[in-house]
This record gives sequence, structure tokens and C-alpha cells, in this order.
Amino acid sequence: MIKIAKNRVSVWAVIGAVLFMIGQVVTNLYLPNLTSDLVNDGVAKGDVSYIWSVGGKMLLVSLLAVIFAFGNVLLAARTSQTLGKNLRRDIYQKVLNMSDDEFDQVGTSSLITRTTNDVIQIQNVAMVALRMMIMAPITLIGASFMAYQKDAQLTSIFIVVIPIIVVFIGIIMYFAVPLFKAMQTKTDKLNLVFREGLTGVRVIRAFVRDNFEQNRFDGVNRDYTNNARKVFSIMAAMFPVMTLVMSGTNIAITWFGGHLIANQAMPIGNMIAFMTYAMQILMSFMMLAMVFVFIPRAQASADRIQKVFDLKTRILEPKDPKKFSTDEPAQLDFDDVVFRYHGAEKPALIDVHAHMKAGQTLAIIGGTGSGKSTLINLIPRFYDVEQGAVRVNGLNVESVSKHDLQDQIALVPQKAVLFKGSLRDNLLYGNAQATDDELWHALEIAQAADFIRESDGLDTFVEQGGDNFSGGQKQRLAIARALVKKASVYIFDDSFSALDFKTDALLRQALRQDKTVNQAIIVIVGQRVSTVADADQIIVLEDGKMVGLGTHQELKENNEVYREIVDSQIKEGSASNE
Ligand SMILES: Nc1ncnc2c1ncn2[C@@H]1O[C@H](COP(=O)(O)OP(=O)(O)OP(=O)(O)O)[C@@H](O)[C@H]1O
Repeated sequence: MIKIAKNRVSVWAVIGAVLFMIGQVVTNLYLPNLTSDLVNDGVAKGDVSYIWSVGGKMLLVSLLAVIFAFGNVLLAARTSQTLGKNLRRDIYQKVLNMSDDEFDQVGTSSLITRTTNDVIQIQNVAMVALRMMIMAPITLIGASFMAYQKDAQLTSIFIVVIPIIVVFIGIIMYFAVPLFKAMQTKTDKLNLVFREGLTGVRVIRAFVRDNFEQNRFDGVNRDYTNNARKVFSIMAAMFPVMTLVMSGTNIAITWFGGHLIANQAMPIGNMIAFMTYAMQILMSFMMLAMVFVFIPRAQASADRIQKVFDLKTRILEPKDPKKFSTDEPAQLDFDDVVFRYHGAEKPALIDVHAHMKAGQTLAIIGGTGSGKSTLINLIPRFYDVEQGAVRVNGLNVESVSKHDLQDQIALVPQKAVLFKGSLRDNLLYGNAQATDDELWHALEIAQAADFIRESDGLDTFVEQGGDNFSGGQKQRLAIARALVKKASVYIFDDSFSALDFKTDALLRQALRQDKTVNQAIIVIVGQRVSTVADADQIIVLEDGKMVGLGTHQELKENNEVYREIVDSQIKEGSASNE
């Protein structure tokens, strides 16, 4: 937990909170002492002026206690909120830099729980640490000393009371701590099922699995609630038992103190002060119990967050990054690339090679799971090759900074992602400096201008996930966004399969006619032969192996696998025409 807080809170705020708390405890300890003076030397002797002077002092000390408490709460709250803010910032930053591989190790739902619920646990415990954790031990020592000062004989009551409390708190901790720790993983499960239900709501309805999903959610919800109920039932026992112990202690003090007063062995003011100190001692134990229960849960949260920070980024920045030369023409090379997913037995790509120049189009075709997306993911360095090299504009992608590399690449992923906001904001994502004319130009090439013009133009509102557009429209907008960016390599990962044949053809034609794109390299992953047929080079993948490289004509003549794909699509076409 200390590791998590380190460098994320102001040391001065922590020191300030501690000092204020010490001030608060000292004033709290001094007040009962003044009360006993007031009773012994003022009330008992009828000395009104003494009562006024001690009363005034008490008022002043109380005022000081309030100021110290206020200062402490203010700084503790600031510190815990700043800690939470910085943790959320750092987790988000880490997540943005994660490779897909690392992302899968934690999972989206768990990452959300860690950024929200786990951070809140740490925030809470930081607050508790800067208040109760400081207050309890100082009060315990101070109040014990002061009580002993007031009457040494009466302190023997604690020989009976304290072991009772310690045993009781021990029992509570034994049962509550594991349950408290389990709360976080149960929250994770709850979020996971809830999130899956939300994202898959259409599939659930289509398969009429509402009841099944409801039961699944009820299961995890019940599990979470039962755990929480148990924890809070155990904790609920703490307050009545502590109240009972406090009342018992008060009765014992009054009983034994009464005898001492009757025997004139102790002034009455001392007994009143002693009672207050006894309560402070017992309250300190209660605070310590709370601290000991809270800390393990927060520690579990801290470990979960630290695990995210400790995930090793396998995609490392080069020590001495090279720079792309601005006047170099675009170039893309796959030099005998071999790639394997982390922990996978066999490589996902074997000996892939291709060399593309400015203005050329490279297409990648193959069955599902043949490695097409994997290959293009190597260009922006989402993963690193095991053997061989990927070069952009003549430089190995591992020798330039990730930022510079990704700046050269415009990618349209297989699943189009749009952000909530205006269409203009979405398009400017590719290039914040682009003018409206440039945005419209990109929309024209992407064959999206017509339906956007019919809507609210660049101000068209995009709902979360682009849900107010059809699959094909979403794809075209994602293509337009990529085109707004001036890049050396434009990658379209199966982006044309959601388009009808005519739009697909028009789009690819418009792409080649654009003077910026014409200077770049286009990489198209496609399922349809018609999409890839015009490409300068086509890579044919089968089970991760490159089984063909050439133009459509060459492959049709010499490549078995490609011919099979062509034939199957001709049959499919004629079957659908029948
Ligand atoms: N993150 C991953 N971790 C481990 N294996 C993966 C991962 N992503 C893909 N694979 C595996 O790598 C192989 C190639 O997957 P890839 O997504 O590149 O295929 P694809 O040709 O693009 O398929 P599709 O046309 O269906 O999108 C598959 O066997 C897949 O199971």
C-alpha cells in the first residue's frame, strides 16, 4: 500500500495532517484534566473565579481541538482524493500503453473495477490512516498515562477490560477479514456478468436467453450480497458489544471510584476525568479494530492495482530511436517474418515476406484464423516479431519510437470504433488541424458524404459506439477518419466486407485517385477476391503460412489455394444468383 501511495501524495499534506492530529489528541487529553481541576478546586471549594478561569481555559482548548480536527480532516481528505485521482490517471495511462496481450491478462471488467472500486478502497483507507491510525495509538498511550496519573489503583480495572476487548476484536478480525478481502473479487465477477449482459443484450434477446442471463446475474449478485451481509453482520456485533464493555467499565469505575471517594482516597474530579480517559482508551481499541479490518481489504485492492502497474510491456521503446526522414518515399517491407502469440505453441505467422513501394497496394487474403489481422498488427507494433523484421519507410519498426511509427500509419480496425460526440470530433481524431474541406474530402472518398449530407453534416451526432449508424456506414466513417490522417501506410483490416460490391469498388477507385493516398502504401485485408484483385501484390495466407505472393492473374494461374478461394466465390456468386 505504501508503494501505491508513494509519489502520489504530497508529503507536506501528510506531515500537516499528522501534526494537526497530534494537536487534536493532545487537546483531547488535556480537557479531562481541566475538568478534574474545575471540579476538585472550583466546584468542590465553591471558588467561582477559579471556575471562570478554568472554564475559559477549557473553552480555548476546545476551540483549539476543533481547529486541529478541521485541519486534519481537510488535509486527510485532500490527500486521499489526490491519491485516488493520481491512481486513476496512472492506471489509465498504463492501460493506454498496454499491448493487446497484457490487456487480456487482466480483462476489461476487472480493469474497470480496479480503476473505480479498488481505488475507492484505497482512498478510504488513506483517510482512515491519516485519522484513526494516528489518533488511536497516541490516544491509547496518552490516555493510559493520564488515567494512571489520576489514580493508579483504578487502572487495575483495565487488567480485566483490555483482554476482553482484545479477544473480542481478534474474533471479529478472524471472521471479517477474509470476507472483506473477498469483496473485491466478487465485485469483479458482478461487473463481468453485468458488462457481458450489457454488450451482448441483442444476442441474449435473439437467442431468448433472458432468463438464463438473469439467473447468471442473480447468482453472482446473491454471492456478493451474502458476503457483504455476513461482513456487516459481524461488524454490527462490534458496536453493541463495545457499548456493553464501556457501560461495564463505567459501572466498575463508579463502584470502585465511589469507595475511594468515600474513603477520601481520591477527589471526585479525578474520577470524572478517569472515566473520560477510560472511554478514550476503549474508543482507541475500537478505532484500531476498524483500522485492522479496513487495511486487509485495501491491501487486497492495492495488490490488484499494483499488478496492473507491474504488467511488463513487452513492446519496449528503443534506447536510441531513429527518426523517419520526411522526404523518403513510402515503403513497407516484411522480411521473412515469424510471429508467435505469447505462450502459444506454434507460430501464428511463418516466413511472411513482401516489399511494397509508394503508390502500391498490398492485399492479404486467406481463410478465417489464417493470420491476416495478426500480420497487419505487426506494422504499428501492436506485437513484436519473433524472427525477421517489419520495416516502414526503410526503418525497422522496433528502431523508431512507437509515437513516430504510429504517426506514419492510419489504421481502420476490423471492428469500427467511433466515439460519442460530433462527427467532426471523430474525424479530427486523425488530424486535429484538418479543415472542414479536408474532412468532406475524406468523407467523399469513403463514400460517406451522401448520407452525412442528408443528416446534420459534420455536426451529426455520433452515439456511444456509433450505434446510430449501420455497420457499413460505421465502417465508411472509420475509413474517412483514417483518410483525414496523412500517413505513409493506410491499413484496412477487412474494412470493405461490410460494404456492398458497388460501394467497395467506388471506394477503392477513389482511394487511388487521391493524391495523398497515392503517395502512400495501402494494405487491404479482404475476404472477397473482388476487393483484392486490383492489388499490386496479394499475400495468400493459410494457417499462418504464406502460401502465395503475386498479382491476381499470377496467383490465379499458379496458386492452388488462391484458385480455390476464387472458385469458391464464383460458386457462391452463382448459387446466390440462382
Ligand atoms: N490475442 C491472441 N492471442 C492468442 N492467439 C491469437 C490472438 N489473436 C489471434 N490469435 C490466433 O492467431 C490466429 C490468427 O488470427 P487472426 O485474427 O490473425 O486471423 P484472421 O485471418 O484475421 O481471421 P479473421 O478473418 O477471422 O479475422 C488464430 O488461430 C487465432 O486463434
